[in-house]
Amino acid sequence: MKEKLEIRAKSGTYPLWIGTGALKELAGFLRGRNPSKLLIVTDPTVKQLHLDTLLEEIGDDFPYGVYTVPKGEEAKTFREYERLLTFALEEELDRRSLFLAFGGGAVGDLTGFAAATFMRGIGYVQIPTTILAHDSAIGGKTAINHPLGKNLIGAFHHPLAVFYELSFLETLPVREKLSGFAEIIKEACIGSPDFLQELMEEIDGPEKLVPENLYLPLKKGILVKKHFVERDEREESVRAFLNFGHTLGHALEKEMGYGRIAHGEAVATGMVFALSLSGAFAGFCAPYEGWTGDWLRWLETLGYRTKLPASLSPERLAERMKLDKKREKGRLRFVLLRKIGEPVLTAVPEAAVIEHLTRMKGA
Ligand SMILES: NC(=O)c1ccc[n+]([C@@H]2O[C@H](COP(=O)([O-])OP(=O)(O)OC[C@H]3O[C@@H](n4cnc5c(N)ncnc54)[C@H](O)[C@@H]3O)[C@@H](O)[C@H]2O)c1
Ligand SMILES: O=C(O)C(=O)C[C@@H](O)[C@H](O)[C@H](O)COP(=O)(O)O
Ligand SMILES: [Zn+2]
Repeated sequence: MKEKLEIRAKSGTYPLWIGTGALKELAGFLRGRNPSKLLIVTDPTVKQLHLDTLLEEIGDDFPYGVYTVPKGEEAKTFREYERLLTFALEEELDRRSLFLAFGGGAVGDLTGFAAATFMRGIGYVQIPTTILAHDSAIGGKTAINHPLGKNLIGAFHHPLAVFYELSFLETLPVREKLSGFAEIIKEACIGSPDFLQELMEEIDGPEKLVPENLYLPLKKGILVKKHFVERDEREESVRAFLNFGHTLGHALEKEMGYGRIAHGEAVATGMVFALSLSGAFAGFCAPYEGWTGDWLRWLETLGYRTKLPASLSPERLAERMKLDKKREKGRLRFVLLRKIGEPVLTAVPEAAVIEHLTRMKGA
C-alpha cells in the first residue's frame, strides 16, 4: 500500500509518496524533470544495505554520481559540507542537476543544505530510510552543526519531492527505531489526544515498531508536521511547536556527545522535561500525577530515558540551551503543553529551568 500526500508550502507544493512501493514513483518523477545529472548522497550503512535497490529504480536514463558521507552527526560538519560541494563541482553538476538525499535525517539535513547553497540553490529529492526521517524529509529545514551547537547553520529549502519507501525501515536497529518513534510521539503530543492514545495502545513495546504497524502512525505524524509547516513555513509562529522537547534535547546531544545519545532519544527526555515545566507554567498536570503517570511509564517501558544522567550539570545544560533558536531577547522559550494537542510557546526563567532539571536527575 502506498499513497501520495502533498505539502503545500508557501514557496511551493511538492509530493510525498509514502508506503511500500513508494520508490517506484521516483523514475517517473525524474523523467518529468529531466535533470542533467544526479548526485546520490548516502552513508556507508545505507549504501551497503539499499543502494542497489535505489540504482535499480533509477535505471540508465540519467548520469549519476554517488557520494558517501560519514554516519550520523559526523556528516553535519563544515568539513563534510565543503567536501560534498567540492565533489559536486568536480562531478560537474550544474543548475539543472539534482541532489538525492538517500538516508536518515543527518544525510537529509546535510544534502538539503548543500542543495540550498550550491550555485545559490538547486533542487533536491528526499529518499528517507529511517523512521525519524518522516520528520526531517519534509518542511525544508536543512542544517549543519556549529562547534557551539546543533543546527545553527542552515537554510529553509524544500525538497522537490519525497519518496518514503517503508520497506527500507526493516533493516533499522531497534535503537534507531526508538529514536524515530520519539518524533511521532512528539507529533501526537502537539497534535491530538486521540493520536497519542492510539500510539500508547498500539505500540506497547519496541518490538511493535515494524513497517506494517507504522504506516498509520507515520502518516498521522506527517499530517501534523504538514499542518504546522503549511501555516508557518519559516518558524515565525506556530511551526515552533514542532520543536517540543528539542530545547533540552539539542543541549543533551551536545553535552553528552553526538552519537552517544540519538536525536530522538534526547528529544524524548526533552519532552519529559517540557512536561514538567508545563505543570508549573502552562497549567498541565504535574509529572506522575494522573495522565502523565501513564505516559511516563509508557515511555519507560519503551526504553526511553525519563531521568537525567546524574553526571550532567543542570547549570551547564541551561547554558547550552541559550543557543536555542527560539530564544528571544535573552530569554529561553520552551514549547509547553496546556493539554495534549494544545502547545504554547512560553518564556521560562533560568532559575526555574535549573530547578526542574535538578528535580529530573536520576541515579
Ligand atoms: N530537518 C528537520 O526538520 C529535522 C527533523 C528531525 C530531525 N532532524 C535531524 O535528523 C538527524 C537524525 O536523523 P536520523 O536518526 O534519521 O539520522 P541518521 O542519518 O544519522 O541515521 C541514523 C542511523 O541509522 C542508520 N540507517 C539509516 N537508514 C537505515 C536503514 N534503513 N537500515 C539500517 N540503518 C539505517 C544510519 O546509517 C545512521 O547510523 C539529526 O541530525 C536531527 O537533527 C532534522
Ligand atoms: O520542522 C521543525 O520545525 C522541527 O522543529 C522538527 C524537529 O524535529 C527537528 O529536529 C528540527 O531540525 C529542529 O529544528 P531547530 O530549528 O531547532 O534546529
Ligand atoms: Zn527533531
